[in-house]
Amino acid sequence: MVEHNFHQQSHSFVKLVIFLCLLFLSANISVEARIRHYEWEVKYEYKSPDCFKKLSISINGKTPGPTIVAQQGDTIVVEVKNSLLTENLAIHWHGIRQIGTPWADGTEGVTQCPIVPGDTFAYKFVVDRAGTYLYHAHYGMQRQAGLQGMIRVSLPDGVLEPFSYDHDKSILLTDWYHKSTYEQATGLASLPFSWVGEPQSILIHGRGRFNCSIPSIDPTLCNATNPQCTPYSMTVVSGKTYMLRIGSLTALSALSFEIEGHNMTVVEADGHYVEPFVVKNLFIYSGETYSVLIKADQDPTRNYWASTKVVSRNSTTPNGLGIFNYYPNHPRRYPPTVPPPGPRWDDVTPRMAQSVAIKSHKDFIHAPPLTSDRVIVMLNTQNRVNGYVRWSVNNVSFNMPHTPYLIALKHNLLHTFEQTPPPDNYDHKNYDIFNIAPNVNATTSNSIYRLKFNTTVDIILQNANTMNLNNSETHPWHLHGHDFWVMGYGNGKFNQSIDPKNYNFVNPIMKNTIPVHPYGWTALRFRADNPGVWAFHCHIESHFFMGMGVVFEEGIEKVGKLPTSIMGCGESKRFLRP
Ligand SMILES: O=C1O[C@H]([C@@H](O)CO)C(O)=C1O
Repeated sequence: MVEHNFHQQSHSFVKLVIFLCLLFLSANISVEARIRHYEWEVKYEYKSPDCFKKLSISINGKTPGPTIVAQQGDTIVVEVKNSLLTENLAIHWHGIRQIGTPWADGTEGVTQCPIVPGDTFAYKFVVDRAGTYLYHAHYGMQRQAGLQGMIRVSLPDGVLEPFSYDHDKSILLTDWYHKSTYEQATGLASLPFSWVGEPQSILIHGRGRFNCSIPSIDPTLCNATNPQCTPYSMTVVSGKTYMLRIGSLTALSALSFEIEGHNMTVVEADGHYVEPFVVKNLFIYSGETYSVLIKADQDPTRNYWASTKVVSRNSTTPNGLGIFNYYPNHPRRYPPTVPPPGPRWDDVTPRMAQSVAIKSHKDFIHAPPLTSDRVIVMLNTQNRVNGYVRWSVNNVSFNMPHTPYLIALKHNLLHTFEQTPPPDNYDHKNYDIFNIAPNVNATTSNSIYRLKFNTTVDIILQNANTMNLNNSETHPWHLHGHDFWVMGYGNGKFNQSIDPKNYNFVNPIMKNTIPVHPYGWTALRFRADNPGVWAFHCHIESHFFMGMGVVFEEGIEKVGKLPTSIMGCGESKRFLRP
């Protein structure tokens, strides 16, 4: 009897425990897997971010657009209404790997048809890792008209970062042209070639300052007192430490960013924790994000300059200036000092040194595979194709197909793009990367690299001289759908039998965007383990427009049923017919 009672009691105790576990689990799920719903209207508006009035693309009236703030594991739903009236649209979620949702990557021509004017398209994806990410238009050269913003993903409740700070802030750095993207794109695709030139301004979180008093400037278009172009100001309290998330979505410019008189400790890069190191100037390339810690430890009776300067190009663009404001000084009070001049534009050494210094935080090392299954060397060159100026990889300049690859591959419409694969190497023995190529002509193709699923792939980005004497540019390459390990950097020509011996197998950082420095090489390794079709391209918007990109396919047979909302262009129209 006693025993029976005991059994009954233990039975109800187990039931209670199960019930409590379920309750706890469901409560946890509802906290962790939240759905964040956004409704965005994208339209053209006149804006004066640097005091000069220009047609800009805004999201809900803003450029940069609203910052998406989420927690790891959340599902983001963004319903994008295209109110551009006469222009297509697509938005890419930069740094989000889109595991299981390759159709939500937002890359026009690769993962979806464009969103036509008047239509609403719903992007739905999971932000599976904490960190700082970006979003921007991925159609033609639309990004630089202002359609860009940031994504901030926090850690799950109770999980702490490996560093501490008092406040979390974010800024987006962009460059700004007064010419429309259409004029620019037309010039790039014309004979004779018309280059976009240097941007008129650098914007710190959408604010810059063009000199309206230049005599050739129409005073009705440029108004130095317009409140839209009051400088960006970040207010701090003396003694506090700030985590500043910095993203760059410049169209062209490589930047150096600094806060006068303050050191910055780099702690995160592209969503991965960095073994902390201190810089005075942070070099940041288009498509990269960094988080830095800044302690407000200087004389609090004044303000300081936040300054950003173009490097790697002999640019005419004035430095972008903002104010690092010590409370309670007025946030717009100019600092009493001359803004810092920034580093020399043509000194590659400190830029290479920063690239090499970025290593994985010691407690978050994710070791790379020790060997790779395939090595693709990608020679980056500026070329001519039928007289037009283009950029190429291994002498092939990329063209977008009319039917997006994801749809074409999933539905076996292989006739919609060229089937001869692009080359895995270049004429390594004979090509002189330090001189203008004797024959600069290239070909165009829309063929792609097909990667064996679950294999390890090495990419060597090899820089070279452009078509101008003694000139090699910095190219930030961005990979969609993955993070890669940064295995190494070098100057000159990559040597396949020597350089891999010096790869970093100990603590390589993982990133999604990486520079290849002038006349140098950069080696990356990634696992082809995310079923889908993914772009890999130079993040300089005009360079991608001029063909500087490739596309990878992996595991297409594992991709689930494609939503019909991505279809409607090219041969994908057939799937919409009843
Ligand atoms: O693609 C480019 O073209 C110009 C220049 O090389 C030709 O005028 C430039 O600086 C680029 O990056």
